[in-house]
Amino acid sequence: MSKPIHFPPDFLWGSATSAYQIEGAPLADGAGHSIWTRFAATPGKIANGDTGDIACDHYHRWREDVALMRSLGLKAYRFSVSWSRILPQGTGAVNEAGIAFYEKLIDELLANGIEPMLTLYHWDLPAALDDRGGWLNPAIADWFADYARVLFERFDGRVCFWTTLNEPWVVTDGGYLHGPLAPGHRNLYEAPIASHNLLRAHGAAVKVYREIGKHRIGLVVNIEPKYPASDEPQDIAATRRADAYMNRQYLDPVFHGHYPAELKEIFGAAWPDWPREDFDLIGQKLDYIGINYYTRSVCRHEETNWPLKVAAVRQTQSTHMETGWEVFPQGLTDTLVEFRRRYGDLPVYVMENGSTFYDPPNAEDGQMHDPLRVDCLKKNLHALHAAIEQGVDLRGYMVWSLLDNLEWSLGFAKRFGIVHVNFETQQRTPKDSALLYAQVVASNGACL
Ligand SMILES: OC[C@@H]1[C@@H](O)[C@H](O)[C@@H](O)c2[nH]c(CCc3ccccc3)c[n+]21
Repeated sequence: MSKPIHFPPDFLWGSATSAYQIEGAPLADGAGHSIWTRFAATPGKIANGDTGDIACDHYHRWREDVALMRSLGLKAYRFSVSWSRILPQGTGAVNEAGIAFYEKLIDELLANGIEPMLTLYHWDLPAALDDRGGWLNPAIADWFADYARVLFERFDGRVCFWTTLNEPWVVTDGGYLHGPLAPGHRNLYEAPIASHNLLRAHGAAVKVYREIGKHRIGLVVNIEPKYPASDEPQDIAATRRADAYMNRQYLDPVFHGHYPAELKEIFGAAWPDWPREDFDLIGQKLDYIGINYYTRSVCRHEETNWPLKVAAVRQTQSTHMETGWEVFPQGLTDTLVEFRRRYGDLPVYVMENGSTFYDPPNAEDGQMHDPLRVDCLKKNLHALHAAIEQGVDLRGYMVWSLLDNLEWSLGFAKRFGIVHVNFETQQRTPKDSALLYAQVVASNGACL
């Protein structure tokens, strides 16, 4: 019998979502278009022609969804604000109806004893700013800081946990280098510029927060630890390139004031000489780091793969993600321990962790059984605890996701929710994984 595990007494157990994936009604009440309302309206961009026009109808069901979180005993809820609900043109006049929606949500969360954790940007750039170059226009650092200031002024104090960006790597790799995500560019020269401007915008928003904010602000990055497929020098070098490109491209400039050297090797002539003062802006001190962990990658050299010259070696036990994300809980422990070794003892929150498996239809007993997700969740939570035992200052965990939702270009078919959503009726049904998670929260992990 393994000894019961305990998490720190005030460990923050919660769940995470994002605006475009759950809200629906993206253009309601004066909201402007985003790059995702445009992408979804472009044939072939999202599987099955799915869109965020309705999604989980959270824009109208937010009170019911907060009650659902309360029923699960959640201590926190990580959500994102749609920039174009607040500033329909991305800059300029504030849309008070947009403010009102998030104000109702925040107040309802607080009334139910749930900590609101607000992400300023989770991929849904206002279309009006994309028309002005979007993340390719250096002015976006000011546009983003001005947007952030509006929300800081309205909500700081009720919101005590702020995140500037969700996953700058995905925004860049998906939206500007390989193109499966909005705005769908595929350009070696644009990707470094977009990525750098994301980090500049992050720094500009943190700088504003230091002027007027009184609580905590951080950045959320996706980390996918890289392991060499062999001890061949070519595979070792490929693994270093992959780690530099996906993981250190964001953490090194924020915490060490420079990019990893491998990026110049990867991008060559497409890698600019960055102005030194940009790193003073990017390197604003943070109160915490948010890490999203799903899987690892086993890397080998592959000359033909553009532009990294790396291939991932497919592993055995995988989730049902389209590229078969391996279930590898040890990678979560390794990621957290390695962050502390490389960047120091900053408080850490796991801001996303979850899995998608085909959920069998409702069993005769009316319960939604998801044994694979239950198994995955248990293993990841044990891995989380192992990191705490190795000295990581881990403060909280947000399971991805509260609800089945729009998995971006993969549509609704990839279900990550611990709560099932019937997208015809909008009925929410907690899965076995939600019942397990409720027990974990109630026992602070002792039930594991
Ligand atoms: O794919 C599941 C979730 C998304 O639904 C979230 O919006 C997003 O924050 C998120 N990030 C990751 C890991 C990073 C990643 C995303 C897409 C493709 C490859 C890696 C997984 N997820």
